[in-house]
Amino acid sequence: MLYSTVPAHEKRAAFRARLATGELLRLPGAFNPLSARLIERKGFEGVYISGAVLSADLGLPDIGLTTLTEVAGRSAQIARMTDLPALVDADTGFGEPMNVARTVQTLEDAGVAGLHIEDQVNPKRCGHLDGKQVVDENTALKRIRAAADARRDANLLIMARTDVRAIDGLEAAIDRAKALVDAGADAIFPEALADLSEFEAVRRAIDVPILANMTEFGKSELFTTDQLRDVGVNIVIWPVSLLRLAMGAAERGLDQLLAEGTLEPKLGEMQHRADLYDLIDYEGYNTFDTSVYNFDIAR
Ligand SMILES: C[C@](O)(C(=O)O)[C@H](CC(=O)O)C(=O)O
Ligand SMILES: [Mg+2]
Repeated sequence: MLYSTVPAHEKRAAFRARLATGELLRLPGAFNPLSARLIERKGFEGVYISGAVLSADLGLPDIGLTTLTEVAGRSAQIARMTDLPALVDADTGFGEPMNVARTVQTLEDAGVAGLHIEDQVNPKRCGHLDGKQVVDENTALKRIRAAADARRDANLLIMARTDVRAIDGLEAAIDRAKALVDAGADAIFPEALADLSEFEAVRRAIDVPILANMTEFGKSELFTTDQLRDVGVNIVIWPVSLLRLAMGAAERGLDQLLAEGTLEPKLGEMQHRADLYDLIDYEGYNTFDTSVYNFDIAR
């Protein structure tokens, strides 16, 4: 009940230790704190906190409109609700290198286990859209150096995302990734790779963990976890997937309501009240007050 009792520094150490094994860690995007609990309950290794989801949730496009305060606030809400490590999307770091440093410390205070900073210009866009632009290498490296220097917990994972692949091709992206590692990146997020052979090539070129972004309706094919494991990927995210699923179901539900005036036929698709209460450990609150949970829920 209430919040996770695992301190953030322990989640970070555990995340590092698991990454060091070389296994593939699966991080679905938690679109709210409740979904983070479901991800944990199902047995995934971590949760991802997506910038695209945060902005969409606010009804905004993912073009760098959200502020550090908003991202940190949502990160804290999600991270404290799960024992799992959380990896958060810090977009371009919210400004100049000194802003990046403050971003890192603020997100560290929010309790995340890691964050990624990308090399796009501002205004940024989804990495799977056409027409992206990236900053020059020196600017990208300065962001990562500032990030690595700013953390107070050495286990906070600083991941560098490069969007160069879609602009200058795979070789340029690999060169950028190598330079980002030399600048202090603990892991690399090569955005919008075209196929598995490209993941293999990045894997061969660098020694740090690499992330695969299995976002739907984008530039990458949706590879299975087995395929990604086979080419040596260490972290896979499905950043927006749970939101897409939930919004798809919500839309169909509203259509049903309009058409028939009742949601009765949709009950089987809904999370049951009993399952919701189980997920939030409603009964556990009887520790404080035995009159809190003294009812039965019919299935
Ligand atoms: C991973 C990502 O940065 C995100 O914000 O979740 C997005 C996902 C998306 O828009 O599909 C991305 O740029 O790939
Ligand atoms: Mg993003």
